[in-house]
Amino acid sequence: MAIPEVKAAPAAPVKTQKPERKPDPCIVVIFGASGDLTKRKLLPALYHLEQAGLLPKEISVVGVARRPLEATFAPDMKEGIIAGGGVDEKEAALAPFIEHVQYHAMNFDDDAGYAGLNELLSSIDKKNGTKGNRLFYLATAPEYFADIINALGKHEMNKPAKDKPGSWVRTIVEKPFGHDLESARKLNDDVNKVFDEDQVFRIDHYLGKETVQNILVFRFANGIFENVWNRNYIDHVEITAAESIGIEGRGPFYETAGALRDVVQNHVMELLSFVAMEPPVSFEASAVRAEKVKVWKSIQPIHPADTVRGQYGPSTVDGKQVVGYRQEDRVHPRSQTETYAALRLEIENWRWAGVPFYIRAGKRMAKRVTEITITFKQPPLSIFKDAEGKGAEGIRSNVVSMRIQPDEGITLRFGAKLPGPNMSISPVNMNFSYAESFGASSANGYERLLLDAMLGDATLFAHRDGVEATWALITPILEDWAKNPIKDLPNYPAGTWGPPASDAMLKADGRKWRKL
Ligand SMILES: NC(=O)C1=CN([C@@H]2O[C@H](COP(=O)(O)OP(=O)(O)OC[C@H]3O[C@@H](n4cnc5c(N)ncnc54)[C@H](OP(=O)(O)O)[C@@H]3O)[C@@H](O)[C@H]2O)C=CC1
Ligand SMILES: O=C1O[C@H](COP(=O)(O)O)[C@@H](O)[C@H](O)[C@H]1O
Repeated sequence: MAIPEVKAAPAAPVKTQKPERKPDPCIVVIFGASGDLTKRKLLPALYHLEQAGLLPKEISVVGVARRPLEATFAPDMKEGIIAGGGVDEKEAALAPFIEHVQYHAMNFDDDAGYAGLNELLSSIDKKNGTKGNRLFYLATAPEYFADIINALGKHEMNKPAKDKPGSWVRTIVEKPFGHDLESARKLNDDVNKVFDEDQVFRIDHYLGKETVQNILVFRFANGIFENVWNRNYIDHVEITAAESIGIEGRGPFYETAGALRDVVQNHVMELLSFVAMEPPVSFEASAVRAEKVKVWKSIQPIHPADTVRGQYGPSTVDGKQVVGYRQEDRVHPRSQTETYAALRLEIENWRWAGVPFYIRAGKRMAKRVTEITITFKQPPLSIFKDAEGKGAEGIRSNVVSMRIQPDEGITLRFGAKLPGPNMSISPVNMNFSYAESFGASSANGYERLLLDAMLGDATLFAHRDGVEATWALITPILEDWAKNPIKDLPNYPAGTWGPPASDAMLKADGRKWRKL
């Protein structure tokens, strides 16, 4: 039986927001400009920002990559914006944005290439009035991060030019930031030898998603939820980051990553910190980051028995044959890389002691859904024992589910009296839908974060302490898994909810994953 639903609607007319200030004139330099991320996410994001009137008139984008492209890589970019931005080709009025974009072909290890890039940037400053402000975006494979940073330092592109007082230089570094704790520390050291910490913006695009930021608004801008947001009222928390897609041709990358490195160490840990953190003293970068780090440092070392890994095998999904992970392009036929990871963890602080957090992330799962579920404790005593309808599973537990994507929104489930002469109870949902309340949004997370970086606001970016704290949690699991290969891979068919061991982990605690 479908659960009846009550809708939440905006209590006041919704006004379109404009940020309080526009970024300074600047040049955005994207290393890795011919890559997948630039095409599908970064250029569409910049295009949308310009369309929304959020960029300064004097903006330039310089794409840097190895392959020779036309001086203006317009066709590629147009295709990317249309595919990634969901715009109709006819409507895609790419001018004037496209005129702001140039391409500089070079190899990342080519010293002369950086000298040429520096000259190009100076000439753009003169022509376009970009005033020496630079945002370097490292959208390349992580093995190049340190080399590019060092080269920028060597060519003195890491600091504002002396003849441009008041100008700024910043760098955005893509994920994965390191491969384990040791490499993350080394990369942090390398980056901080060249750039001061306040110039560094370590990006996690989940923090740019409206629904992720809304977790903090839900908790800290409302008076009623925070009072029950603790061990006295909450039974357990689930975080699911399920993708229906596979590895999308990224075999060489994914073979060195796996689900734990690819999404758990970063996206899922960020979600967890927003759900669990104490109220920061303000919404300023240092205050928010400090509270996040406290959460990660309070997590007890995760025991191998509280971890599950999986790998998808071939299957038929929606009538289509889907290959298993080991049959994907450039994947080892006996690969041990996990495409699914589930963990059970506890946060040992006064708020959360004794509350289990169950997290799972995977590729080729039954559907694409990222959701946080807070299940509250049942009332200590039920005076309506005979009235709870049969099959109304979990009716006595209130549940708050935060849908990060898709169908973004928040649902509160509670029990209501069924109309009629008997005292019968049924679960109902009170639902807030972003799209219904505020209309569709084209934002993919990158828009907000690119804008923030141009504005110099680091609140939604990771700090070196945070990156190291999450790697400190994940690295022992990776080491344990590397030492103990498993024999029964693949252990879940594509298009399902992961390996049976994941259900068993919750069953051992008398719980089950919420049906999504
Ligand atoms: N793709 C995605 O959805 C996401 C990606 N990321 C991260 O973004 C980063 C980039 O990923 P993605 O775009 O997928 O990677 P791609 O492999 O698609 O792109 C890599 C880019 O780097 C360039 N490049 C590689 N080697 C050199 C070199 N020696 N000299 C100059 N240019 C070089 C390539 O240029 P050329 O081809 O011309 O050689 C290409 O432009 C990674 O860190 C990834 O983890 C993060 C989140 C999502
Ligand atoms: O960083 C990554 O994230 C994507 C998932 O991002 P989403 O915004 O589509 O949820 C994931 O597919 C990719 O493997 C990973 O590198």
